[in-house]
Amino acid sequence: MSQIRIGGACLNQTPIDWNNNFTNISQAIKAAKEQQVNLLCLPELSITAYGCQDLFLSEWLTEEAITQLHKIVPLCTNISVAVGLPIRHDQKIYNTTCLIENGKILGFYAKQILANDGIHYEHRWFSPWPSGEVKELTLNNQTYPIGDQTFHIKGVHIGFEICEDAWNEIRPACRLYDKGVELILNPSASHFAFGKHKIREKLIINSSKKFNCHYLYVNQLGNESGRVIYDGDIILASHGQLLATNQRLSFQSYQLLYFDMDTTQTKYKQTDHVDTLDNNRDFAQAASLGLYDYLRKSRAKGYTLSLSGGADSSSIAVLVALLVSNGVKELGVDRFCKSIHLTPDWHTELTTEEAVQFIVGKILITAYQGTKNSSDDTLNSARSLAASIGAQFKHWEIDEVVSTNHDLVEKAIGRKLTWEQDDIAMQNIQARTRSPLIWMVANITGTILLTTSNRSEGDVGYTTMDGDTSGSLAPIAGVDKPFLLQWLRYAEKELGYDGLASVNSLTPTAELRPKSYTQTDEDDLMPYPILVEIERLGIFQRKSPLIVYQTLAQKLNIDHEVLKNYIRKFYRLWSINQWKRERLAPSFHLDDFNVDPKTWCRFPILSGGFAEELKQLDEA
Ligand SMILES: Nc1ncnc2c1ncn2[C@@H]1O[C@H](COP(=O)(O)OP(=O)(O)OC[C@H]2O[C@@H]([n+]3cccc(C(=O)O)c3)[C@H](O)[C@@H]2O)[C@@H](O)[C@H]1O
Ligand SMILES: Nc1ncnc2c1ncn2[C@@H]1O[C@H](COP(=O)(O)OP(=O)(O)OP(=O)(O)O)[C@@H](O)[C@H]1O
Ligand SMILES: NC(=O)CC[C@H](N)C(=O)O
Repeated sequence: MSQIRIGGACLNQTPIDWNNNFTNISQAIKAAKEQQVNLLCLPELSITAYGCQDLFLSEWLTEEAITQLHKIVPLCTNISVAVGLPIRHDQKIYNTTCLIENGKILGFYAKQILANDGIHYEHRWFSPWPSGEVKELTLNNQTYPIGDQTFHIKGVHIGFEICEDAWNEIRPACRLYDKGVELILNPSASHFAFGKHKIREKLIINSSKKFNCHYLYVNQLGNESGRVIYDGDIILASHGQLLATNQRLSFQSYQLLYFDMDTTQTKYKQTDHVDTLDNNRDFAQAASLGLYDYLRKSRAKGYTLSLSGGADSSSIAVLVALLVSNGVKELGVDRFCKSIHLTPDWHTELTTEEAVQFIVGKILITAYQGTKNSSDDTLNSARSLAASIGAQFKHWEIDEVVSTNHDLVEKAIGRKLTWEQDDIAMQNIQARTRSPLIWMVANITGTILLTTSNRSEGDVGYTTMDGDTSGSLAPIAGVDKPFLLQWLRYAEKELGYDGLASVNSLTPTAELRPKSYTQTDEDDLMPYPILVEIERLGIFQRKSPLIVYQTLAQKLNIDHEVLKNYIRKFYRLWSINQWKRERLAPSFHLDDFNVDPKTWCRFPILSGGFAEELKQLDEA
């Protein structure tokens, strides 16, 4: 009978922030030792961080990773630790985890199945390790086994899978089962996407059943390198039973979970920590954590936001407020302020709620930039939301600047601009006039300008380039407009953001045409729910326009000619606006797909625009 206390620690790492990464690793090891953990598993590529991208190809990076490993080894007295790092061997780079036991390296397991779908591009940097092979790796004149091997720790037979290894039918665990492995460790870097934590949980439970073992899974945590957010889940299952999980999407820099495992035991008390499926809750947590990490890792002083009082910019204001309230809830006021490099300089005693509002006021600057086409409704909505969360609120009118721009161009082209002839240009100049002003505020205050594009706008380019696209981070560009609209109602009712009441009563509108034209987004485009249906089939599921039409004609109660026109419009706008998607600010990956060409969705900038494919709709 072998008893062993096993632990997992998720870590919030940053590419080549050696100090931060080493500190998190050493604190996790220290905490595990204090809890008498015998074997600790850390996430995939914890030493360098997972998202180093082409840095993995630099020789100096893999050398520095080894230097860091040698700093970690002596910390591992009276404990065994599995820590991830890239290893250069025979002119190839492998994604490995190193097993250290009581201050000595036992060997390296190398990932066999590389992640190469969706947002993952591991084949660009790593080679897959051939199954069944073990070779020798020489480091500082010492040789160690590297490859497809198992180990014994305190009498327990253990093996590894690294993240994607586990996501395939034919996988390393099949051979670990044949070898009689009792515990499989899985160091991972598995990105957040709506609902994915339940898929992971099921995968781990099923793996422990199928391979008749204990299975410990440990994910990276937080917004590691800009776009991707990791859940930081630690999941332990045994013989088909879920034994332990932690709180996902934590604001802590590491989290430890441990468990006493007995290899002779196949039945334990099941955990009562049940992680449910709730996209609204997860959006609030993941996006606010994404913004928190972005803020502290970029060392910016805060965020600036052009706040229209409409849905998109308001949802971002609330996410920044959530960054503060979630952070303070988990870390306390002092630790939270320190982590974002802010000195809490208030002099009177504040309640936690007051402190949250105070901090929001320090890090969020909003501005309403009205024109004669703006309404009192949106101004009031913006002002009351800002006041309710404690954000700074500035207000100015831009008509004079817009009209100076008009005068100059009218003189140059020798005629008056009119709405009949110059509609789009006259809309865009308003959006563009707001841009230099709000950028100026961001420059003056040392803050990051947030841009408010959502995914539905990204699909069809419904946005003015260098106008409302201005900014350096797009927190909601990964989610669609209908999701945002219902999330705002959730945030008002369930999260208590009462200041959203008037935002939630407005119909989405760009307010760029004169009021007599009564502009709405959906009149300009199509109903958002239909846009989302076309997007899901055509972009996410990669169906042809004809299949999109046939599927939706069956599913939706809508005139078929109207539907055809929406589909034609979607594909036309999708195709001509790829260049815009190439230029949108970096965005968070939140849904199971996104339209950011740097992560999930690559599409040619110049194309035939589906002309032939759309002709098939004429006969359908
Ligand atoms: N293939 C290509 N490669 C590179 N560039 C290309 C291009 N095709 C056009 N272009 C360029 O793109 C320009 C047109 O793009 P751009 O100037 O952005 O303007 P555009 O896409 O024509 O119009 C902006 C649209 O967004 C809507 N909007 C704007 C602002 C806010 C909101 C809101 O919801 O609040 C909505 C507005 O109602 C309008 O329908 C062309 O003048 C041309 O220079
Ligand atoms: N009057 C305004 N004051 C400040 N910013 C504005 C104003 N009008 C538009 N903007 C900026 O332009 C962005 C794009 O406008 P858009 O209409 O797409 O978004 P929204 O107003 O936030 O939401 P909705 O589309 O639901 O009205 C806004 O999010 C905001 O950043
Ligand atoms: N790092 C990885 O191997 C990630 C790939 C895996 N399919 C996931 O998304 O979780």
